[in-house]
Amino acid sequence: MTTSPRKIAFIGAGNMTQSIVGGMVKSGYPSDLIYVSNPSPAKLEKMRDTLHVHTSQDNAEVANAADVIVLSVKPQLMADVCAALTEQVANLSEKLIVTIAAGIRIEKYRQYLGNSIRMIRVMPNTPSLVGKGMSGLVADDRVNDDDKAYITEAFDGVGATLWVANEDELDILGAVAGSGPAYFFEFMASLQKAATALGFDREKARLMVQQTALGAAEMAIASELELEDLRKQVTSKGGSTAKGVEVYQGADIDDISARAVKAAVKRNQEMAELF
Ligand SMILES: NC(=O)C1=CN([C@@H]2O[C@H](COP(=O)(O)OP(=O)(O)OC[C@H]3O[C@@H](n4cnc5c(N)ncnc54)[C@H](O)[C@@H]3O)[C@@H](O)[C@H]2O)C=CC1
Ligand SMILES: O=C(O)[C@@H]1CCC=N1
Repeated sequence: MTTSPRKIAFIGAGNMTQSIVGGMVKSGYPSDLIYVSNPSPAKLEKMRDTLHVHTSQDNAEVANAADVIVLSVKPQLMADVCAALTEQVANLSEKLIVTIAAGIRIEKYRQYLGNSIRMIRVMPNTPSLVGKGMSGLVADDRVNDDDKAYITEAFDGVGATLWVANEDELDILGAVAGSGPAYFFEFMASLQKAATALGFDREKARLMVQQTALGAAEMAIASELELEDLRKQVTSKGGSTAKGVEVYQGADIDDISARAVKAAVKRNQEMAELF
């Protein structure tokens, strides 16, 4: 790391924490500076054994040990988790508080954790596990440049980062990139089903689909062409791709994506109200 390493505690050892911490350790973040808590022991044991991070079933223990606290529980549990931390953690206002929860606004965390906290909201996604994450970030005005550089570097270690202008934008980024892996998996599974329906076994169908998805994503990254032009390169006039693409366009794939993203944004806004 070029920024000074810090002790970082993850509260909640679920899917997203496992992806981030797995990716951080792979990218060289010192595992003895990482702390993880969770109520039940099974996930902690797995993380301790495979990643050699510190673990505890006591949130306050890891939060007290660290300089940075990453709140990684479900939004509906956030108020209770924060209330307990407020009682049990000394000097919360001296620690950098990071949250990866969808929806909940910084203003709400001030009610939960006290008005003197400094906070960064990160919206990551699960491909962080394999170093291909996409994380959106937004900070309150108390966060200093060192904090921003440190968190940017930590999340750059597990993929790409994008600072956004405000929390409304973070809701949108979450609906595209945070939720996005689910959309891609849904689409990939549907292609796999299409191939199996025509006689391929699931394993071979999966190989075709995942390798094609990887190739398309890598081409998109490597190329300066618009995505639409990359699509055209595959679509020979009078050929087979044109027939397949016609089916997607006939079902108005743009409208489907627009509706999916709007529905996810709306839920982020609802969660901001609810939790
Ligand atoms: N899964 C994803 O792709 C993404 C999730 N997020 C956010 O990350 C957060 C966590 O989501 P997931 O990891 O998917 O959920 P999860 O359900 O897999 O993990 C949550 C973990 O918190 C633990 N937990 C429950 N009560 C707790 C408590 N009182 N103290 C400490 N830990 C407690 C649970 O045992 C579980 O291991 C959510 O707020 C979600 O909005 C953000 C971006 C992507
Ligand atoms: O589904 C959710 O609410 C979280 C946020 C983005 C991905 N998972």
